[in-house]
Amino acid sequence: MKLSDLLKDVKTRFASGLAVTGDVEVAGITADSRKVEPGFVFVALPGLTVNGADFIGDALTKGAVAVLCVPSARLQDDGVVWITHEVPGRVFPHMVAAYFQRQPEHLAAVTGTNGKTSVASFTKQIWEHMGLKAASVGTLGVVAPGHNDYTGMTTPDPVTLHKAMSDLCDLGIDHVVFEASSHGLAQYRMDGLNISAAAFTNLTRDHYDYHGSEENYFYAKSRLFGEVMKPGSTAVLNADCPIVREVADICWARGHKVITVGRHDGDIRLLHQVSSPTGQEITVSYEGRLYDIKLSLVGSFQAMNALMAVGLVIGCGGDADQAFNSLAYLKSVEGRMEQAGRHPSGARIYVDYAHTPDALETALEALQPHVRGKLAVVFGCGGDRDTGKREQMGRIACEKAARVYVTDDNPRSEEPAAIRAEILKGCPGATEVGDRAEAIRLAVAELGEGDLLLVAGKGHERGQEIAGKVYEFDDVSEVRSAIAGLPSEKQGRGATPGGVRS
Ligand SMILES: CC(=O)N[C@H]1[C@@H](OP(=O)(O)OP(=O)(O)OC[C@H]2O[C@@H](n3ccc(=O)[nH]c3=O)[C@H](O)[C@@H]2O)O[C@H](CO)[C@@H](O)[C@@H]1O[C@H](C)C(=O)N[C@@H](C)C(=O)N[C@H](CCC(=O)O)C(=O)O
Ligand SMILES: Nc1ncnc2c1ncn2[C@@H]1O[C@H](COP(=O)(O)OP(=O)(O)OP(=O)(O)O)[C@@H](O)[C@H]1O
Ligand SMILES: N[C@H](CCC[C@H](N)C(=O)O)C(=O)O
Ligand SMILES: [Mg+2]
Repeated sequence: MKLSDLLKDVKTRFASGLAVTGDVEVAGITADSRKVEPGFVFVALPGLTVNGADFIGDALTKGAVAVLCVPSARLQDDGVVWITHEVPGRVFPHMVAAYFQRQPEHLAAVTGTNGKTSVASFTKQIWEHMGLKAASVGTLGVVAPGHNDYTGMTTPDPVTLHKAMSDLCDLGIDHVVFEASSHGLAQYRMDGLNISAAAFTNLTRDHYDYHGSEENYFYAKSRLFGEVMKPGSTAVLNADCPIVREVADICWARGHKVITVGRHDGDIRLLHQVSSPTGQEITVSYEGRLYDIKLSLVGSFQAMNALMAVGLVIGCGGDADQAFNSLAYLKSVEGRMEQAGRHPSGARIYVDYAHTPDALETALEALQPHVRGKLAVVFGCGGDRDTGKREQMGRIACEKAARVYVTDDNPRSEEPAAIRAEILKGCPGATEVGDRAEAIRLAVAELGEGDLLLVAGKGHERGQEIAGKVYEFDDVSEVRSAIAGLPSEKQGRGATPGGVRS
């Protein structure tokens, strides 16, 4: 493929500010000098740790034939083609898109602080129930029928994303939904995707360590609607979330069609909601029609996530009746309000991925209607992440739960006891147990009839990262072995047998 083929679209998009010194046959494209092979385009991006421009020499030694970089990083080397732009990170994804060429026809995206994985999974499930070939890309990996590729990122880098799109085309997939993380949007990872519908679930505190302020965090998220999605697409917005109204203005300016979803207002309106032990019944209105739906999903917030997913399906051209009727078949998402087991007393134990203040509050409030006795929670906070949320989460746990166990959740490079101490400032009366397995065992042992335990923060995760090492760890398996390890006099007919999650 010729470099000029990779630049056709780029040249129109970045008409001014882009300079290209020639043309050459190219064999690949990467922003990592360690992955350069002969014939590759190397893209030098500034980073938080190092500057990609410092690796241009290495890339040339390895056989790079073209380099995309800022003008000031260009070297005196006429043997390669230089592509210069003040923000190479914006140009990069469009070149990658042109290199891989193929994308499934219908692409949807979802952003927001919480609910992305859930909305993405529900959208994929609805499409599948409608008989379409669908995939999702996000925290759980690239998930398609017979294909599950865990990338370790919520929004992978452009090369991983577009290689995945090409592979999904080979599998005959024509509908894909992506999770758009704020990091991914700020780093332009999704800019080359032809997205035709995008949802904004909510905006609350997260990742201030990276974005620096609430404004920057919001700006990163709103890029999806203001810059990434092509004009005239469909936006699905949460009418109950005040900040999302600002997104509506951006959508208006871009000529997007807007579908709002809400409890008090909205095109898709949640009129009525009653919880049951294993799910909820909801009544929804849309375009003058009413839908009564039985959802097998625990947690009132999951109804909103399911309706946002319907919005995305409609936004991608799907039939509304079929989409609403598919909701009754939705299955819960791994590690999101997942029932991990039951104590012999009958007390239910849930594993959930709540790792932000709002998510913890939402999850505990959502479980409250299912509690006849006491609500207990086991949780911690990740190391090398926003420190400001720790005390807040402690406060929320104490306010919303009767028994609180503060433990570790991926302390990473930080001192685990120091993280726990910050959480405990918000809930001085909590029980502190550093070892997460031990904390779960204690919380399970202390359950009584009518109680309910939430093990929050790790959801689907299978590891505990401590000081640079990842140890195998799975909340669901730990809950099950805690139940199996209860003294025999407690083992009754209600207990779920121990076992590892598949
Ligand atoms: C904070 C963050 O987002 N960091 C991302 C960023 O890293 P960085 O800025 O530190 O990059 P860097 O190491 O300074 O390197 C700069 C450039 O030099 C290049 N380089 C570097 C070394 C070398 O020898 N040669 C070379 O060419 C690198 O490839 C890169 O292009 O750019 C890297 C390359 O794309 C990413 O891998 C990296 O994600 C790291 C692994 C990460 O942990 N990111 C997390 C925080 C993240 O993105 N999470 C979100 C989800 C968050 C949520 O839950 O909401 C996600 O989408 O997964
Ligand atoms: N609509 C919602 N409103 C508030 N909290 C929610 C909502 N949906 C999910 N949550 C909470 O957030 C947690 C994470 O949900 P989910 O994995 O769907 O979000 P996410 O945005 O993908 O998170 P991440 O950014 O970590 O990938 C859930 O386990 C639940 O506790
Ligand atoms: N994508 C999020 C996940 C956090 C999950 C939690 N278990 C933690 O480690 O803090 C992050 O990397 O910040
Ligand atoms: Mg996610």
